Amino acid sequence: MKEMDSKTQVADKPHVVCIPCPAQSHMKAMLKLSKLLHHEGFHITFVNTEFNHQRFMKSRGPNSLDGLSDFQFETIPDGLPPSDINATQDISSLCKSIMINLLAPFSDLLVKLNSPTSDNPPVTCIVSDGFMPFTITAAQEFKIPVVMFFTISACSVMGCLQLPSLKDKGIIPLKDESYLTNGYLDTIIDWIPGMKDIRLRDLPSFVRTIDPNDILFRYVIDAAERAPSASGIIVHTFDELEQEVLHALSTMFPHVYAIGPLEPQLNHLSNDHLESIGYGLWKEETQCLNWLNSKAPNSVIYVSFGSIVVMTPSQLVEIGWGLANSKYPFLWIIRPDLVEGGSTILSLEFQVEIKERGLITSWCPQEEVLNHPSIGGFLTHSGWNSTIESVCAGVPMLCLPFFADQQTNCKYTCNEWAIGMEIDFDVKREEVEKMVRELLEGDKGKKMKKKATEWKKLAEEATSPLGSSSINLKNLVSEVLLSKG
Ligand SMILES: O=c1ccn([C@@H]2O[C@H](COP(=O)(O)OP(=O)(O)O[C@H]3O[C@H](CO)[C@@H](O)[C@H](O)[C@H]3O)[C@@H](O)[C@H]2O)c(=O)[nH]1
Repeated sequence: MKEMDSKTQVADKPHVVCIPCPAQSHMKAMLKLSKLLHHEGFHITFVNTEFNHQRFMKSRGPNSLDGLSDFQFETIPDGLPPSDINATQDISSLCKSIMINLLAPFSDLLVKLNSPTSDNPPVTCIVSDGFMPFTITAAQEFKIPVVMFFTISACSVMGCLQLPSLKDKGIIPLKDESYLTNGYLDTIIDWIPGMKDIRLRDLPSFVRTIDPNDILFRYVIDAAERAPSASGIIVHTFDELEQEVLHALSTMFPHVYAIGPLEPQLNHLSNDHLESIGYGLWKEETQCLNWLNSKAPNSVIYVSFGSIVVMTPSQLVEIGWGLANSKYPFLWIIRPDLVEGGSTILSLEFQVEIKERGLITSWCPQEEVLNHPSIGGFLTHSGWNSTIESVCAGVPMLCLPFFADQQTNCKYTCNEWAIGMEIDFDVKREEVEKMVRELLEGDKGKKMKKKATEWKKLAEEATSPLGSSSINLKNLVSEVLLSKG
């Protein structure tokens, strides 16, 4: 009898299939949201590509997912030829394959999950990464709601959504290479809802293409054009941070939910048996936390460029010497695949110079690091997860954006939120040294720290049990994910 009761309970549970874009930061944000939805009473199926799942399991150990009956992992092939599981996949090839190859295995998976012989309840809704729009087709086929989760800022979502209009108006693609340097990128785009003082160069870097058939350009346009067919959109931000642009988005979509930052909301859940599910595709080195313990408060610069950026050897060397010459301690994440041609180009002279003062490691528990009292600033590529994690920790930033949404995040971090300073892409050691000093000891740095502390407080309020993001999450569940209409 007891067994039958529990079977009936399982069958009655709403079941959400969560599918991230197959990249580290997208997976991490989706895993966090999945844990919150699990806490809201959902049975979870989390869909990884086979490639990423292999990496995920390798970083955590083979038994790390044991005993999670109502939070299951499934995999689908990514359609690419086998490759080295220690390296990040080529983004263009991956996007091309997603466009062509993922709908079929994803639909097959939904059929399997809905089969009467499967142990899980029938699938009731999908939470899909905003950049996986084939899921909309699948949801229509299965007549269930699908919500697109954008793991980027609302200003970047808005920027991406404008790509089709910019194309229709003939503003992009650029006529030729000279448009990258002739001042054209400084053109003010003054008609984007909720965004002001925006130049073409501040929009996601996909606008910089000269090739209308560029894969990433087409990929983002496709996602932008299909997003309105979803049942709603979720953005990893909070109302107070991006009020105007969120308001503008809410006039374009019937359901928009700002539910971030996600980590503090998870911290409110006590005795969470899902804690064992980690987030990294690389193994985390934790000794750096001990090293940070030995440093004075607000004295260390944390340096990381996320999981995808690849830089030139010259950029690496200039950043390195800029940090070294600042004489401040620094913790620098150099992934094995961060630099074109490998990272062993940092000279012995450099290693000697930074001894005791600089620690280089390959992957760390970034959120713990950012919240460590010794961290005074973050030199970042302005990836969105890094940015919002820094906001949560009250840490001001030096921004060196590379591509995608990073230019837009940098613009907002520096100009709107007043917690960042931009470093020129053609990075020079003198500039890095000067900026580090300004951040840690200058007047501008002090103002930025004060502002960062204010944003941190607002992020805490948004994620408190009655804060805007917590309420938006509940509304997402009741208005869309559990909606029968
Ligand atoms: O040593 C490290 C370094 C990073 N991280 C984590 O890795 C994530 C990095 O994410 P993000 O800052 O968003 O950078 P990318 O990995 O580069 O993310 C890609 O995807 C993001 C959207 O999800 C975009 O905003 C970025 O521009 C795009 O490059 C963050 O959660 C970090 O906490 C670690 O845990 N340990």
